[in-house]
Amino acid sequence: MTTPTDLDVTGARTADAADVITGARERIDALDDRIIGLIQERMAVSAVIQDARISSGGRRVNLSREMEVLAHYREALGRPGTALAMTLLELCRGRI
Ligand SMILES: C=C(O[C@@H]1C=C(C(=O)O)C=C[C@H]1O)C(=O)O
Repeated sequence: MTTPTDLDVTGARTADAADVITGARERIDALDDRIIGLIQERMAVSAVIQDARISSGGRRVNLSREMEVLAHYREALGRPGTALAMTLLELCRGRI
């Protein structure tokens, strides 16, 4: 049931809107948990690649591959996709 508190926390002006927002926010929280899990999985896989390359005498970072990753996100998501990919790369290989 919707209470005045639900209206406050959602910013809605009606009980119906507050119900929609509360339900949709639960879905967003669940999606964010999955996204965070996928990012952690990506970090682990990226670390395997970096460790293998470094153990073989190579460098941690491979810029030509990073350009491919940036283009992939930009093509899928537009300009903000590039910023997102840069953040993901930083999470996966640290700052350069
Ligand atoms: C994972 C790699 O190593 C580094 C990390 C990358 C990534 O997390 O996507 C991409 C390029 C490299 O700088 C790779 O070369 O594929």
